[in-house]
Amino acid sequence: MLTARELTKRYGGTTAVDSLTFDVRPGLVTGFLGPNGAGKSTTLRLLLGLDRPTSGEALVNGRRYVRLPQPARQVGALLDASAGHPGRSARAHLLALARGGGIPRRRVADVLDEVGLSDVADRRIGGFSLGMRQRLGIAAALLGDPGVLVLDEPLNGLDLDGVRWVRGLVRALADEGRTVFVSSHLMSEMQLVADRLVVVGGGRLVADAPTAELIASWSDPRVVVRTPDPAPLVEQLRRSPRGPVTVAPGADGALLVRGATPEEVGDAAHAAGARVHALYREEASLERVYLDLTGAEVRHRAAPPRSRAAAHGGTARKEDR
Ligand SMILES: Nc1ncnc2c1ncn2[C@@H]1O[C@H](COP(=O)(O)OP(=O)(O)OP(=O)(O)O)[C@@H](O)[C@H]1O
Repeated sequence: MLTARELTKRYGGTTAVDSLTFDVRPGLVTGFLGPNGAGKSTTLRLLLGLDRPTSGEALVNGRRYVRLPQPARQVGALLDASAGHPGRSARAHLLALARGGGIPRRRVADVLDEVGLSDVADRRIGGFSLGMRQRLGIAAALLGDPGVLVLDEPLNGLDLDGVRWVRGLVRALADEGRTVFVSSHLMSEMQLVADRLVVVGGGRLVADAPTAELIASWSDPRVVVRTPDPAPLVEQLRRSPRGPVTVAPGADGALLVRGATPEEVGDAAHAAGARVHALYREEASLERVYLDLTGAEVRHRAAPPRSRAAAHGGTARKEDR
């Protein structure tokens, strides 16, 4: 179990984590989502005792990390896949960690096997690909056979096989009754693997709910329609007797219609004499919910492509338009 209670961390004038309260429960995969700079890494560092909160509490199994007896056996973490001396072999790296954490040596062979690195265990880490380093980092997290796992972006650098492997691994760990807290930027992956989601933006809690519930409650179904005759269709839709229908411009000239079914949009197009080149209901996705939830909270928003080009004194490139 992981617990944040009114957790706050300030660095000078920056509030990285702002009064966060949430629980991460055993037996579930909990995803930790937020845009760049939202405070995810800081929160994980506070939970793992790598930094001290300005105020509030960060607890593992009800205690501050520094107060945990045999912490390596209670919580395992993947924070930085580049950790580990490049001149050391994977096996030597894990043996050193086992020695430092009071963990039996035999666990090293077990975890090397579990992450699929047994064949390269005696090679230097310096020659490892990013994906192999991620696997080694996960092996290190599993070394103490802990009941709590904190994995910061475990999918980074993994190929499709690796992604599927992590998916299966986190599921299995949660099914064994462990607490699994996984941060990722890959919404589609989180949608597949996380039972619950904790979403942060600007250091604050934005949502804490079961994944399916979050997607259902925040999804505002819309119909996408492509037509070379938008004006008569929009006019017809606005006259809908069923209630308010709103139409907004979407990507590539499509129209996004809220408040009408695809059938109703099709009928309106027919009545208006507008040609239809595409018509479908947009599926609810975590990515859309996430953008809606955190849209106002993005700290490092990139300028839209056109204004970025203008800011650099250039004209927008064709692909920017
Ligand atoms: N040691 C530090 N000193 C000063 N500011 C910091 C420090 N660590 C983090 N911050 C600031 O706190 C805020 C939150 O950063 P944090 O790294 O926790 O976000 P994040 O959600 O993990 O982002 P990312 O997804 O980019 O890793 C940012 O504005 C960051 O610049």
